[in-house]
Amino acid sequence: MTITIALPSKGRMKDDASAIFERAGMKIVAVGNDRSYRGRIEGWDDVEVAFLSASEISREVGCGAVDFGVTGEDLVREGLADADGRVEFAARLGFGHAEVVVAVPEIWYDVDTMADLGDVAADFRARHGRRLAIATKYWRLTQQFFSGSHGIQLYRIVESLGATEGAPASGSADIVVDITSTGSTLRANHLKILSDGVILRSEACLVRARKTAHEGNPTINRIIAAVRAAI
Ligand SMILES: Nc1ncnc2c1ncn2[C@@H]1O[C@H](COP(=O)(O)OP(=O)(O)OP(=O)(O)O)[C@@H](O)[C@H]1O
Ligand SMILES: O=P(O)(O)OC[C@H]1O[C@H](OP(=O)(O)OP(=O)(O)O)[C@H](O)[C@@H]1O
Repeated sequence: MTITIALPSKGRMKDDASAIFERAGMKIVAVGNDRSYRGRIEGWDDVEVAFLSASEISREVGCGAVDFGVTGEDLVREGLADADGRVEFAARLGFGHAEVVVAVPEIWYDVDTMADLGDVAADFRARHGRRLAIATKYWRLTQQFFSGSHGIQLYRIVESLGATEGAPASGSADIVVDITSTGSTLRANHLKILSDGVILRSEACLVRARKTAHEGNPTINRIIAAVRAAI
């Protein structure tokens, strides 16, 4: 059985992902020309590499189209309904650290916690004639956190695929749920993170599709052991 590992073809995780495989003794070589989206690993004839974008990787591991992927935990948990049932987080790789957070306008002086935000959401329709609007690309994580963890039901999600932090200023939403690492984009948009508003602490992970065909396959365990030893 050929094992396929999906690695980022672009973006902020690309170089670190390739580097960790090199340190693990798995040197990636492109198949064909430099722009090819296929690779192989020197000395590992039963392994092939597929270069995909970070969000494609979470989807392809989730449906079992590839055996392993390197991508952000946020994208896996957002992209898959039953992430822990579908995939194994085989290693946390120590790069790509970022947090998915709830942030509100700095001038909401009396809103510091999710409980405060729950009060705001409950009053919102009476005060403004509509529900509290949350701009995000993280639908699933937002619903789990607001409804599941904090019992907040009165809100509306406004899908945002870019410049999410600008939504409160432009009036398209009241608050945001977004990924942040340095915090500078939030600050530049006069938003503050709630004190208990960290939904997920994400980093790049080696993720394995849970497949029965993997049982007893020595290459699977060899890959996980090699990557863990390189962290
Ligand atoms: N500001 C940030 N700082 C650090 N990591 C971030 C930041 N924003 C996103 N990330 C992480 O980077 C990963 C996505 O990487 P990147 O944005 O480079 O992907 P991409 O190439 O744009 O892929 P796609 O098009 O599939 O989203 C996510 O898992 C996320 O956690
Ligand atoms: O906390 P910060 O370091 O300011 O990063 C936050 C920004 O990074 C992400 O943007 P995206 O990946 O779309 O683009 P970027 O990395 O070019 O900002 C995210 O959606 C924020 O806009």
